[in-house]
Amino acid sequence: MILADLLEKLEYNCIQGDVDRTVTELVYDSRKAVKDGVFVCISGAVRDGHDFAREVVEAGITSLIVEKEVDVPKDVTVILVKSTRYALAAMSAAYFGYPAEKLKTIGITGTKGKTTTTYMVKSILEKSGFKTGLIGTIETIIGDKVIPASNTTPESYIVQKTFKEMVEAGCEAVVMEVSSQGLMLHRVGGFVFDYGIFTNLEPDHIGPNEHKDMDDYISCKSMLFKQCRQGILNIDSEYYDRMIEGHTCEIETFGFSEKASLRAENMKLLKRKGYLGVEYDVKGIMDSHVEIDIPGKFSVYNSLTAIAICRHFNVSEEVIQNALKDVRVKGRVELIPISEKFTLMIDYAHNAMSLESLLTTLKAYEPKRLVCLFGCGGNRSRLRRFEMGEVSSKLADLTVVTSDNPRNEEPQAIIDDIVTGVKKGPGEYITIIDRKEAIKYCIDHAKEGDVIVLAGKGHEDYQEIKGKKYKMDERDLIRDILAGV
Ligand SMILES: CC(=O)N[C@H]1[C@@H](OP(=O)(O)OP(=O)(O)OC[C@H]2O[C@@H](n3ccc(=O)[nH]c3=O)[C@H](O)[C@@H]2O)O[C@H](CO)[C@@H](O)[C@@H]1O[C@H](C)C(=O)N[C@@H](C)C(=O)N[C@H](CCC(=O)O)C(=O)O
Ligand SMILES: Nc1ncnc2c1ncn2[C@@H]1O[C@H](COP(=O)(O)OP(=O)(O)OP(=O)(O)O)[C@@H](O)[C@H]1O
Ligand SMILES: N[C@H](CCC[C@H](N)C(=O)O)C(=O)O
Ligand SMILES: [Mg+2]
Repeated sequence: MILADLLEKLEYNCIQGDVDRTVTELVYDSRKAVKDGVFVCISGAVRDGHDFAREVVEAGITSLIVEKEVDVPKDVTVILVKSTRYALAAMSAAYFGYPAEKLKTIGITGTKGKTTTTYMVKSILEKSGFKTGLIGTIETIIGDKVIPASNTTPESYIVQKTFKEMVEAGCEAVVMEVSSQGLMLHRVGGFVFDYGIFTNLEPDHIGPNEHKDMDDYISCKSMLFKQCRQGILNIDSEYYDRMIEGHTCEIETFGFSEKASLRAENMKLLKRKGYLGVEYDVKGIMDSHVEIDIPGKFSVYNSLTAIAICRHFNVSEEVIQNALKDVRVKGRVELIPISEKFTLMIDYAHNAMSLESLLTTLKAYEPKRLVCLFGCGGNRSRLRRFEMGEVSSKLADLTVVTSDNPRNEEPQAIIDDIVTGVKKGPGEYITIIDRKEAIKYCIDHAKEGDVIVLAGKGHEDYQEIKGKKYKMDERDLIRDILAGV
């Protein structure tokens, strides 16, 4: 392929060599340099791709995409662009033949609810005959192929490659989570989403490797509404106005507000043997009734979001109802039915916002005691620890503070941080550093009518300690505890 064709949608300045040369591959990692490939130099959080310019040229690279000048032999083509990350996105789209144009693309952003909503959308669309690919926190799904995820929103090259594979596998639509980092780092650059969705927003992901402040976080999320045709947004969010600032798409809204185009009304909590659920009426641009086996008000938001999206695919009311009734998402208020005496669930709440909505939701079901077990990840926001501790002891009767992924921090130091928050609230607490021991404590001491939630690890099947991931799935831990292992 000709370099000029890869650059066709980009503004650039060819500062050396020419663009009419043939390139074999598009590369952004020096370890994958190939003969006559084009290498995109990206300044990352840890390394700067420009530092590898000479090395990749020695390995056979003949074209470089840069943000700043590099010292390489004159026969190498050097293209200067404003953002090499954006260039990688635009060039990847071209490299894979603009696959987004052959799919209905749905991008979901927001602090919480993205993963859950993507599975609801996939379930509804597939039940009505649209083969739908999925990209998100847990995995990428392309037909029968399932690839575990390392980022919620992968690098642009991977996004475009995945889209192409989805087209080849016969997918007509793709539903994907769009993280704020994904937007900030142009991982979804180079194409326009058919549908851009906003679930909600709370302070999160602010720290050294993430966003510099709340303003940066908000403006990154709002980028989606300058990059989609139809925006579908939660009008109940206090950040709604900020989100649509400068938007270039059509706007539709959902929520409990009377102003919403699609509204939820008459919400009722359902408490039946074995599960907690919720039902509500859908009003506005659609009239329907929904019942789901996932608890709480946020499940109303997530399912309403899914309906707002799928409505555009002319899906029947019956399909929506059936699909939502069946949908289960791994590690998102996932019920583990081990006793009729008490309710045990695994959830992914790992910040104050999700923990607060989760515990508030569960409290509304009036359990005998609400027991909340959690830890916090090392090398992540320190404020989160204090806040989660405070929220848990405000809402749970008993907080069991334990370990999550300590990464490069000392587990006890993380627990100490959490305890400073826990002490602010009225609830009782206990600290047990080993997660399995902590879960065993909850099960052994469970009382009739308790709701016990194991928060933070959700779908994860590992524990990360000092750069290494050790196998640890809470479902296995529970099985071993019950078997006395
Ligand atoms: C801080 C951050 O966002 N890091 C992400 C980023 O890495 P980076 O580009 O900064 O990598 P780097 O190591 O500095 O390298 C820079 C460049 O030099 C190149 N390089 C590097 C080394 C070398 O020997 N040769 C070489 O050419 C690299 O290929 C790269 O092009 O780009 C990588 C590829 O896309 C990501 O995997 C990586 O995510 C890390 C794992 C991460 O933890 N990211 C978090 C903050 C994140 O993105 N989270 C969001 C939201 C999660 C949620 O849902 O809550 C997500 O979407 O996942
Ligand atoms: N709409 C919502 N509002 C608030 N909290 C929610 C909502 N939906 C789910 N949650 C809570 O947040 C947790 C994470 O939900 P989910 O994985 O769907 O969100 P996400 O946006 O993908 O999050 P992440 O960025 O962590 O991947 C759930 O386990 C639940 O406790
Ligand atoms: N995508 C999130 C997941 C965190 C989940 C929790 N188990 C933790 O390790 O803190 C992150 O990497 O910050
Ligand atoms: Mg997610």
